[in-house]
Amino acid sequence: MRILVTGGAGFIGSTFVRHILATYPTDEIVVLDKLTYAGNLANLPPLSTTPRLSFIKGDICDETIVEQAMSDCDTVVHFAAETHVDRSLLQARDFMRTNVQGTYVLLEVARRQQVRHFLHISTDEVYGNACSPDGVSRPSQETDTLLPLSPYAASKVGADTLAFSYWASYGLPVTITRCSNNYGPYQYPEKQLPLFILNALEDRPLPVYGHGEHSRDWIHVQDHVEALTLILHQPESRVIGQIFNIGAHEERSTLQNARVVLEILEKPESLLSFVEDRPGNVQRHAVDTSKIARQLGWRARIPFAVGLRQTIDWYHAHPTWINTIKEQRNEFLAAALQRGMQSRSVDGVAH
Ligand SMILES: Cc1cn([C@H]2C[C@H](O)[C@@H](COP(=O)(O)OP(=O)(O)O[C@H]3O[C@H](C)C(=O)[C@H](O)[C@H]3O)O2)c(=O)[nH]c1=O
Repeated sequence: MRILVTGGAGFIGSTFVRHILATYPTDEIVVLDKLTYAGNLANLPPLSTTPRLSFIKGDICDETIVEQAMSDCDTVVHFAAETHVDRSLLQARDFMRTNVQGTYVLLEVARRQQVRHFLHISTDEVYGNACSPDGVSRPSQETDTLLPLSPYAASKVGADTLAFSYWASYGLPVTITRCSNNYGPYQYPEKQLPLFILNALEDRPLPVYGHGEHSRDWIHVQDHVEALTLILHQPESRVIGQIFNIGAHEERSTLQNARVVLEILEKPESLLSFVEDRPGNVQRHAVDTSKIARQLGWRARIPFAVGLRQTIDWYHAHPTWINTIKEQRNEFLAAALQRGMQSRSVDGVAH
């Protein structure tokens, strides 16, 4: 395969790239990434010594660059997106542009260039709160109504349904995956777990939104990319035009996570800091993964307790990566504050 990976310098995209390069010795990868604040070339193996990896810096909304990047690829794996819910509440425009318009450009070019497989990476945020049509709380199924509760989630519904429509209307060979909350090495410290880990390491408060009882299903990023790889290596008839939930059945509340991070790092509970909740914060995200288990035989294998310790060890062992990210974060924060954004919403930290 020659795979175009959009957003391949981000957290999940780069884990996917490293996994493919390590596991499939003949596959080649072209990464297309805009290198926004969350994209980082340090997440990828060195380009000079990795001949099967090439990199193009560019925007997925730019049709000319997308055409060039996709020109000799048979497969597209589309990760590129604005992903942070807090930011979407202040800057929804960026989310509509990259997530909706960018996905549209990719689908159009993929249709013209007749790619063999377009794997669209979506999210369980599209479902809103996990519940059945009669309102009873239960893990979301692929056929559930999509009820996004944030501009981020709405933009992903736009992208996800556009991708589906390109399969239905034009026969573009699309598969859509909706994964739960990822954690693991190389995650930008704006999302809950890496932010808690870095703040705890530096004896800074861990901001817990609202009552801290909101829960998510936590999946290690390695499990996620292994599920994606499995999908890519299936016969077409099993995966084209299909939507698959991906999750680990590791539901934990924010408060549980904050406490366990403090416990592992032997930090005091006094670092817990209850702050105002995020508007529209989803109470419970959880996905029913029986379809991918039944049809493809996949299930997550990394227990949360093991994955979290490994992730904390990784952040401990990578101060250089953390310092680079911090410099980028400070530059971004200064620019955002100049534009009038509130600081908590751009770096996740209550000031
Ligand atoms: C950053 C942060 C978050 N929170 C709370 C807010 C939520 O109730 C929960 C998780 O928040 P986070 O922003 O880490 O993730 P989600 O809003 O669940 O969304 C994430 O998982 C889905 C699948 C995606 O698709 C998103 O791209 C990804 O960002 O922790 C806090 O209490 N404190 C904090 O500092």
